[in-house]
Amino acid sequence: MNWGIIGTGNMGTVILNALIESNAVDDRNIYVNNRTFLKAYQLKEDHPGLHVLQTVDAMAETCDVIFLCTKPKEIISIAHRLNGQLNDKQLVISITSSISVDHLQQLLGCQTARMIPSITNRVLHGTTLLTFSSSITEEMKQMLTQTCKLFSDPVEVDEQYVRVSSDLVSCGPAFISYLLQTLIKGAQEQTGVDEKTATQLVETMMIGYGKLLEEGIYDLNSLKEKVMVKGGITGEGMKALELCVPDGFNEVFKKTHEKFYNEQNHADELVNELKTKN
Ligand SMILES: NC(=O)c1ccc[n+]([C@@H]2O[C@H](COP(=O)([O-])OP(=O)(O)OC[C@H]3O[C@@H](n4cnc5c(N)ncnc54)[C@H](OP(=O)(O)O)[C@@H]3O)[C@@H](O)[C@H]2O)c1
Repeated sequence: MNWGIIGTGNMGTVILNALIESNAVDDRNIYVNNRTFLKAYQLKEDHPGLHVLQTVDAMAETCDVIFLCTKPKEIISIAHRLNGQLNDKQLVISITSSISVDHLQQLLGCQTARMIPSITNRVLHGTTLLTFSSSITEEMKQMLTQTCKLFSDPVEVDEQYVRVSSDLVSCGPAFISYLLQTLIKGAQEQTGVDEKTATQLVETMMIGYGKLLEEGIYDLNSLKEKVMVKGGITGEGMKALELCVPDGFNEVFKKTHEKFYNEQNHADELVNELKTKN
């Protein structure tokens, strides 16, 4: 089976590395295409067996499964370009929340799915969020799910909860990084501790924190309770956090959903425009 990745930016490269490093796919069975050809070609330094194709048309001719790893607007124009070149044995996968399987289905005559990755898949951990269209065969669905299992924890997600799930799985690492950087900045401002030391302490704490969860020694709540001994110092810090963090996160989900609905409307308009042109 030949696997294709169109768009070798952040996420295209994460998926490429996840497929190869989990031994899900041999690099000789992977074909990549990118707007800036050289960027795709440079991936051969790490994966010499990889094939780089010049056009998306060549990708359609060669690949059984194609991940569309560009920004939403380009996903639609590429899907439109691929229309008519794919058959019902091939699978095209969108990796972005605002391009639904329904959008792809309206543009393409092949099987379609959505797989939202997370940067954590780079180390063969974290979740992938899956949604399948009615056009996908049971065999293809199983094949994609089993492949995702080799580098992540695949979860099938309802359309209704796609955005919030992406916020947690895909945006989550960025949100956590911001919170930790704010923790470091607060420590610096209040005590004068130097940034390098504080960063090192926080990063090491996070690695241990992940392991505690991974090994099932604590869950989020029991871990918090264990550290926050009654009448202790952590509890005092927690009172300050409780004053500002909950409102902040309510605002986060309002903002991500606002942007999501705008992008979805824009995708609807683009798809309808392309359909009426045909
Ligand atoms: N970042 C995340 O953590 C994350 C998580 C889940 C999902 N996503 C989704 O993943 C998608 C990609 O995000 P990203 O962060 O990987 O973006 P990115 O780093 O900007 O990568 C996009 C890539 O697509 C290429 N491209 C653009 N138009 C193309 C075309 N017509 N044909 C071939 N290649 C083309 C770009 O080529 P150039 O080299 O010429 O710019 C670039 O390498 C987005 O839709 C995003 O919503 C992102």
